[in-house]
Amino acid sequence: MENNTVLEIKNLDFGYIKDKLIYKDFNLKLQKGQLISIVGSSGSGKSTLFELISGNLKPLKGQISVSNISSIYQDPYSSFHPSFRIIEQIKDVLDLKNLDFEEEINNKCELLSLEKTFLEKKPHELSGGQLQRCSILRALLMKPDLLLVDEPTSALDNIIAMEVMQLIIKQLENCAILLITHDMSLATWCSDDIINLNKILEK
Ligand SMILES: Nc1ncnc2c1ncn2[C@@H]1O[C@H](COP(=O)(O)OP(=O)(O)OP(=O)(O)O)[C@@H](O)[C@H]1O
Repeated sequence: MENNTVLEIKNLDFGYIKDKLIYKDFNLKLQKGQLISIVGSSGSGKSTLFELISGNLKPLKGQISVSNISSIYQDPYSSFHPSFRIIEQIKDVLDLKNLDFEEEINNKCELLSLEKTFLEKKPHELSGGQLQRCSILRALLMKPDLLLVDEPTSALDNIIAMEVMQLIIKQLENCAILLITHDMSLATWCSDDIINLNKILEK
């Protein structure tokens, strides 16, 4: 991949059933600093694309090249194990050989306006917005080149949703973002480009 390119999909064919392709000769290139939204009706293949990029599904044809990824999901409660404190689940993804990880957590908490005491709690002790900030914190500590973000605000009320989205967009200085959303006005507001999977399927 070229410098600054974090994702390149070339001539992708994929379908769960061979003669019913969801992706046919699909191409996508994403560079650091870019945000592309994936829109499309239910069942159009949005989550399938993330599974392909994450390597959980294999293309029938074509290539996917990708740098370091981390993901932020729709429902923050399903992103964390209910029985363990947030901090334990954050340390799981950290390189503990990095002696500055405490300082890094402090800096990122400040950036996300996240009280450090929240990290000592278990998921159900936090509100949806607070826990979504924790899942953003965990994703950022993994220092991704590409953030896969799946409907990050659908479980949140409007004001908190806007704040969470702004925090995610701030990360574009360091990475690229691929965003799944049903919200066309959000996609129009924040994206460099919008890929409408309904239109791809019509071809
Ligand atoms: N494991 C699977 N096996 C077979 N078919 C599947 C599988 N997972 C998804 N599909 C089918 O593939 C198509 C795309 O599904 P996908 O979950 O990617 O859509 P989506 O756009 O993310 O939908 P939603 O907005 O409802 O989350 C759908 O028709 C779905 O039924």
